[in-house]
Amino acid sequence: HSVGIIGAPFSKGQSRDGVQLGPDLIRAAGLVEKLKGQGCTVKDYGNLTFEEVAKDETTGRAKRPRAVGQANKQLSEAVRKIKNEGHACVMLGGDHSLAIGSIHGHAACGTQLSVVWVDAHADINTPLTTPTGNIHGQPMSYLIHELRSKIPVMPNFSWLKPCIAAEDVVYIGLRDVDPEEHYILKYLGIKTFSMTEVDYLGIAKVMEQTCDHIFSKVKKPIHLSYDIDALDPSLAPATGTPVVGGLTYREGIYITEHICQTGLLSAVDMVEVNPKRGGTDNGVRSTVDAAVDLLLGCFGRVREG
Ligand SMILES: CN[C@](CCCC[B-](O)(O)O)(CCN1CCCCC1)C(=O)O
Ligand SMILES: [Mn+2]
Ligand SMILES: [Mn+2]
Ligand SMILES: [Mn+2]
Repeated sequence: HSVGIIGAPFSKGQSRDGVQLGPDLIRAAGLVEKLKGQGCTVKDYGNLTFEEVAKDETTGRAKRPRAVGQANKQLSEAVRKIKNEGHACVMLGGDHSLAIGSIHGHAACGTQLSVVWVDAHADINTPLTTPTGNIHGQPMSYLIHELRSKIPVMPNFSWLKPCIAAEDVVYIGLRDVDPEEHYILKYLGIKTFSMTEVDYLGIAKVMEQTCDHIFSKVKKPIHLSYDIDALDPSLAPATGTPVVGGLTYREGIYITEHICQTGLLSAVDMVEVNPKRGGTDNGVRSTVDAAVDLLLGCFGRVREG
């Protein structure tokens, strides 16, 4: 595996300070060395720097739109460059609004994508349905063709065009979905494996059916967008919106091992690690170590040795 890493120390898609510290915490836990140790070639493209945006008043009900739009434009360009240079792209967040730029930049290199979204949340509110205004709960609404008519004009978002089809999206880990999001998921017929399905089917069947779904037409590169809050808060408490009843460490890792063995993983986001949440140092350590292990699983680490 040839891996390009980009850090996006960004927090304006939500309201809690600390998530911008995620990229350097994950690096400090040895991500680059450990990827190299398992045979990957790694190029670290460093961290993006995001200019402060003055006077960023809410549009519709989306908060801090100018900052979010500008950051994601930068990220899209960076991800596109990393893909054009032939690497699998690892984007370290930062909050989940960054999936806007990451997926847009990944799609810019021409191919259709499959998106596997691992998260307690669907992140598919529109600027008009969002209950909080936080754009980390909205990224998918800007990216999916079928929702284009639901997105108002937003400052610093003119560069963004939807780039994925609803049928090419699979969700795993859902357990805190707003009513408006649920309506959108049903209306678009988007494939979802909530924690109920994870319990009912078991993670192996979930991954089998995930792959059946995304490969049902033509095999496309996979964009894996992994929100650390998909994991159970007992394992990953250092995150902005923890929700009980999440994935075990083993389930979380199984997802990455299975995606890796498809040979089609083309980009992965690892987002929402927030060291200012999670209470104890142990909680932060556990969260960061889980994030690293998930990324190692994406690029060839298997538990059998
Ligand atoms: C479920 N939707 C939320 C959370 C989004 C989490 C973003 B992610 O990137 O971490 O997944 C929360 C909305 N609820 C918060 C509690 C009160 C009811 C609304 C939102 O703000 O849209
Ligand atoms: Mn998310
Ligand atoms: Mn989430
Ligand atoms: Mn979160």
